[in-house]
Amino acid sequence: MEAGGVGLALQTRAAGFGTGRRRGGLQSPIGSLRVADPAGATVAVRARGSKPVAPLRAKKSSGGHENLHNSVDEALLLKRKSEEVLFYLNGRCIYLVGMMGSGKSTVGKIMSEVLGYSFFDSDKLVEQAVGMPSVAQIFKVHSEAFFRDNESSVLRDLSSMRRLVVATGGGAVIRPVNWKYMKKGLSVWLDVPLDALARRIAKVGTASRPLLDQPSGDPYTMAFSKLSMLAEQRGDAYANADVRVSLEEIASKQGRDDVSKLTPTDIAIESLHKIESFVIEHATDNAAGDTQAESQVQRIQTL
Ligand SMILES: Nc1ncnc2c1ncn2[C@@H]1O[C@H](COP(=O)(O)OP(=O)(O)O)[C@@H](O)[C@H]1O
Ligand SMILES: O=C(O)C1=C[C@@H](OP(=O)(O)O)[C@@H](O)[C@H](O)C1
Ligand SMILES: [Mg+2]
Repeated sequence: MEAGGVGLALQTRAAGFGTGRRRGGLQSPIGSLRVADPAGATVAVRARGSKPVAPLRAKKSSGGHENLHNSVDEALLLKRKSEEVLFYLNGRCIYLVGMMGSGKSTVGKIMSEVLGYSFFDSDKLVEQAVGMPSVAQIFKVHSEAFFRDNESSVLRDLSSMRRLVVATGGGAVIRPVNWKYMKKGLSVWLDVPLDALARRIAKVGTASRPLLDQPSGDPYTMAFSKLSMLAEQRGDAYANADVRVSLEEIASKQGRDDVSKLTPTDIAIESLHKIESFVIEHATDNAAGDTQAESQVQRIQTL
């Protein structure tokens, strides 16, 4: 059973630039989205502003990856690709899915900034809706099922909106009803090898991810074994996404044998490429857009 609606005046961190249009706030069925001042724009290009590309800043995030872009070329590529994709998207929302640590929140912010979309992290919205400071606390005080009900409510409420990039929680894919909501937009699966996921998680710790939190043991080994179990349990759920972005594929295109050097911007660019190809390929189906999404959801429900 789903919990009630989010029902709060949601506040989200600003999608970083092209902000004039959005400063006044975006009215939505789930409240007024108040866009705060951009704090430390993470991408040094403008979505469609008139200014030239600003000098790149190597921004050290709390998560530890130091460079969002490798080069000016990369930043320009991101900007160009986003302008093309905006045209095809026509306001449709983007939902990022993938395992914990796959970069949904990090890549999602970059994509929202460059597209001039608003960014939402469904974990943060659940925290706000429940009135608790962390997902870990929600799991502890209530339960995983309670969290999942609220996660579904948040996704339901977001699904009636446009021009959003939503970073979902890693487990959102397991409930068929969530696909009903996500299929209103475009879903993108960030497919990251388990080894890379475990390395990232070991680096930042597991305190904020209750399903991975272990009282003792080597952080990499513990994370790897839990993630492997979850990946197996979740089976093909991620493959329901419209688009798959494989880090191994990106690395191989770049002639690298390891995904660890790929920046969030590399991944955002590839995501935009894949979204563009998907939308172009399905353009003729768009007239029957909702019907097509509904039949996909029915297929997911019967799996
Ligand atoms: N391309 C990347 N390379 C290295 N570390 C990354 C990359 N993308 C994200 N990270 C780091 O991995 C961790 C998990 O990223 P996050 O965006 O929170 O993932 P998710 O939302 O999918 O759980 C964070 O510490 C983040 O800084
Ligand atoms: O995979 C999961 O079941 C979960 C992923 C988390 O989000 P991230 O994927 O952003 O870490 C969060 O929703 C919760 O801890 C459960
Ligand atoms: Mg996240």
